[in-house]
Amino acid sequence: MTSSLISILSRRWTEFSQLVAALLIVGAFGLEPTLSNGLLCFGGLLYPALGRPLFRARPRLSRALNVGYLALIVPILACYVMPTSWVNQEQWHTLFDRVSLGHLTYYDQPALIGLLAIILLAFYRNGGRFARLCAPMIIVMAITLLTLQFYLQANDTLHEVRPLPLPLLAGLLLIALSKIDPRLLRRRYHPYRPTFTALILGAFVMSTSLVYWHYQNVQMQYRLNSDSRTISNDVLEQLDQALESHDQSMEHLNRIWNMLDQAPTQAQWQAIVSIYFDTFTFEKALAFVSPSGVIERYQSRGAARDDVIGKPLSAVAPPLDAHEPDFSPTASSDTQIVLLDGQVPSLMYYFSSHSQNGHVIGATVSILSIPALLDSLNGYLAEHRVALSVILKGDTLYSRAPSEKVSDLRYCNMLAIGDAGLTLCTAPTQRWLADEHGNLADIVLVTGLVFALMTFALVRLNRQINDQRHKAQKAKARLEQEIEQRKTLQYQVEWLAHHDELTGLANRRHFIHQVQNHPSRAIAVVMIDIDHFKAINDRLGHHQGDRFLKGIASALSSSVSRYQGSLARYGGEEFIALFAQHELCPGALEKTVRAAVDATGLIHPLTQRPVTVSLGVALGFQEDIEQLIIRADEALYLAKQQGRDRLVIAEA
Ligand SMILES: Nc1nc2c(ncn2[C@@H]2O[C@H](COP(=O)(O)OP(=O)(O)OP(=O)(O)O)[C@@H](O)[C@H]2O)c(=O)[nH]1
Repeated sequence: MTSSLISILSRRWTEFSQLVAALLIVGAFGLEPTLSNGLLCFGGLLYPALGRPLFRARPRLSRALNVGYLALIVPILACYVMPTSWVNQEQWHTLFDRVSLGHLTYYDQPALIGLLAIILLAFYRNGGRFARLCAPMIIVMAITLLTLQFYLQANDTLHEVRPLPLPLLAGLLLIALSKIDPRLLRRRYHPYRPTFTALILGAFVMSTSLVYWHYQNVQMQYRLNSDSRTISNDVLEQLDQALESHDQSMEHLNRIWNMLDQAPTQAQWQAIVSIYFDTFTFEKALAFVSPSGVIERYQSRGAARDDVIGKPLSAVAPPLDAHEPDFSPTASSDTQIVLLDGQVPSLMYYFSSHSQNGHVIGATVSILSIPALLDSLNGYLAEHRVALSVILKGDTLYSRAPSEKVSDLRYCNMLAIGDAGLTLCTAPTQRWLADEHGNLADIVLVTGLVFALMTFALVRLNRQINDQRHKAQKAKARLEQEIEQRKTLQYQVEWLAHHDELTGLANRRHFIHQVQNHPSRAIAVVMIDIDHFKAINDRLGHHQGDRFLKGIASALSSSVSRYQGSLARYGGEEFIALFAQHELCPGALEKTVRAAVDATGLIHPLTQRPVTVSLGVALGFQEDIEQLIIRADEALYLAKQQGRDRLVIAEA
């Protein structure tokens, strides 16, 4: 059983590692971005990165898991990035509460930046080359965010902003660095070049917009804090006003007894106090207490209560705090927090009444229900969607919350009641916060991201166009060079077709062509042959033979051109020259040739004297060229026979 589990795990290792990674990341981001969660994320991100190269992926299952991986991350990301005007944050909050993913509230938004990086990483994991290209973008973002992080930590005024987990950013940086294609760093690496610059610029714009978006959120946070505080102060002020006006009325009531100079009769009491119940809805009971502290008159809202007459006041409204000093009618005025009828937390005010000669005739007592008092703020609370609670020494006396979910942005004020103090706490609802939050930050973010994308696309396009132009220019230059090479080659081929390669003279074919196009019909053909050339070859070798051939060809060429003739290599060590008859004087030619050959300084190895040539001349007409060549050859043969180094003219 254990071994089969291990074998399944080892076979499906990559998929398993990705699944674990996805769960870790989602788990960590469902919770608050604390250090430990950051470490979890770090592990989650590193795990598949290490697992992949170590184990071979099963492509189909791997693809399915990758899709699942994205499907898990995208909703969380959406929860953060959706502008509040599109989706109310509270709804998201409820949704994620249901799947126990915890506290995703607007002030966790810096974590979005990390999530953006993760979404990039998910692309990076799922798309080979494209993903590798994302590595520089992730590096730029991670560095920017790390810098921002240090700025946040160094700047005390921003301490309310929740920091990003450092290990997460460090993890992103490490992974991106490990996956970056080293070829990207080469300046002249063409396939990546256009994308690389565009990526860097796009990442820069994106990071800038993220930083600005973050700044906007911080500003918004301050504004919301200050608005929430203002609401809290307003609530306190309204209560203060209500109590102040009630205070004045009570003093007024008290003055009546002072003027009457005696405690009120039952008739006077009933006639006057009913007015106060109508004016102050939170007034729950009024009493007149004798100087000895027992109730003489008592009227609660709705009915007179004779049963309490003659009892001490504490029987009706005992102090909430047992340590409070007892009610003393002789004190000019005081306030206490009591439990009316042992149930309703109430404020008790009393004012002592004096006769004309200054004797205390009793005290007027007014008991205000705290819940009823706070209910008078209902309109204001509903309008501002605020939850209100009243706390006395840690005990909540009253709380009122709207049906919407309340945020934990709480502000408290002290309401001084006699020696005691009530703490009034207000907290706006999440929906109110979301509505007040506004869309500026989101607009900045969305615009920034679109702008980053556009920058990326434009720069990439521009670089691509430039690269294409560059390539086209290079291709054109290459083409022109090729054409030039082909022309040279063609010229060489044509030249070789008509010339002898060794001596550079015209060949036999070209010679015939020259004869056919010669301007003069009467021509002379001269065959020239180096004497005993075979011996040169035999003694000195073919290479030296070639040197002799070239030297003599050059000497013959200059001699022939003196008589406006043209020279060709007829084959082997034999040359042939063509002249117009009227240009040629055989004797002079023989002398010129001999002098030129002598001048070459070539010494025959057999005779140890300068090399010599024999010449055979034939005179005739252009059209008989075949015959002329045969006759010149015969004349040459005769010259050889007669001892060489001479010129023989063929008979006509
Ligand atoms: N080095 C070299 N030798 C060549 C070339 N073409 C022909 N030969 C040699 O030229 C020699 C021609 O010799 P022959 O025509 O028999 O006679 P010869 O030695 O010149 O003597 P005569 O013509 O009777 O004076 C041969 O040995 C060929 O091999 C060449 O292009 N280079």
